[in-house]
Amino acid sequence: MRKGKLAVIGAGKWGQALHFALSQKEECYITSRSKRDIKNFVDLEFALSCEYLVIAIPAQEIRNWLEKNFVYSNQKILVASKGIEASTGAFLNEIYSNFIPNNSIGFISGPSFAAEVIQGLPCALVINSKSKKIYEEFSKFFPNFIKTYYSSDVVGAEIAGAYKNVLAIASGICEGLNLGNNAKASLISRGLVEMQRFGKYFGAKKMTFLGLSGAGDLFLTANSTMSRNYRVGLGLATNRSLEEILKELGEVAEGVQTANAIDKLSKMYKIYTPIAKEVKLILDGKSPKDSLNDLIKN
Ligand SMILES: NC(=O)C1=CN([C@@H]2O[C@H](COP(=O)(O)OP(=O)(O)OC[C@H]3O[C@@H](n4cnc5c(N)ncnc54)[C@H](OP(=O)(O)O)[C@@H]3O)[C@@H](O)[C@H]2O)C=CC1
Ligand SMILES: O=C(CO)COP(=O)(O)O
Repeated sequence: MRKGKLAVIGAGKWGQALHFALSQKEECYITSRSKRDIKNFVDLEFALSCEYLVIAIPAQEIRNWLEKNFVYSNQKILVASKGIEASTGAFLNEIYSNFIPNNSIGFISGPSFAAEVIQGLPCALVINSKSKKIYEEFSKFFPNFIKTYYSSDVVGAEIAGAYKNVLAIASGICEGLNLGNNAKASLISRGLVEMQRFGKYFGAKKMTFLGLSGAGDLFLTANSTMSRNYRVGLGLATNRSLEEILKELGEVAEGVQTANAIDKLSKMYKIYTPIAKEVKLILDGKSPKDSLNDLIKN
């Protein structure tokens, strides 16, 4: 029996911001592993009984979470995570397809710092789904301060959202090394070309990378200390250990694991991804200055 209509699963920064936004027009519930003092906080069983679910847990945790917790009862799902599974290189839509039919799931993408959404500041986002009905149903829940667009390019949006996190790390490194505005613009624009090349291999549409899900989210994240991934890059440039940076961050920086996933997939399918490769090497201990030299030389 359904206990409610709409619920967010995962009460991290993004889950809470989406819960705030979706509560403007509809009674929206939220759940997380640890109980939080948030209006309409419910237990997992209650949340899972809702017809519409927004899932905002880190990409690396999703498979395990679905295996342990998820029971499909015709819910419609909107995935809010941005990452690629590092252990397998699987895209999130592939993982979810083991649990939920394609025409019942959508993926939200675009430039959206949780800290701004939770203040009700305006933004434009994309709901990507093989089913336009999913877009129509979920977009009705979004408040007036969020404009929603539809796209059927699920894999393109997913790759763009995941890849930009790796490029945000690179951009943070660029800033931390004081390489200047020219270098950062070069890095971001070559990064956009690189993620589009990677996406093309998996059937993504070029236009997705030029719109909100690609350029929009990349320009946002690779230019601001509000981005956790960018801050990881800043820390790496000053030779701090990854462990220390992530401990201080205390929140997920998806680019760290996604760099491993992209490296795995690029090697497997021989895709030329020089920036992501250097980010992975820096995360593994290479000096950022050596990476810069190698990027310029090759
Ligand atoms: N923050 C932002 O601005 C945006 C984030 N995103 C994406 O949304 C996703 C979540 O990010 P965000 O909310 O910011 O991250 P946070 O680090 O703030 O929160 C992560 C959330 O995931 C939950 N969680 C962690 N591990 C597990 C697990 N094993 N099983 C179940 N739940 C788990 C945590 O639960 P618990 O409370 O129980 O510990 C917490 O609620 C990421 O993929 C991110 O890239 C997308 C757009 C914007
Ligand atoms: O995806 C985001 C904004 O669109 C958030 O980026 P960070 O995870 O780097 O903070």
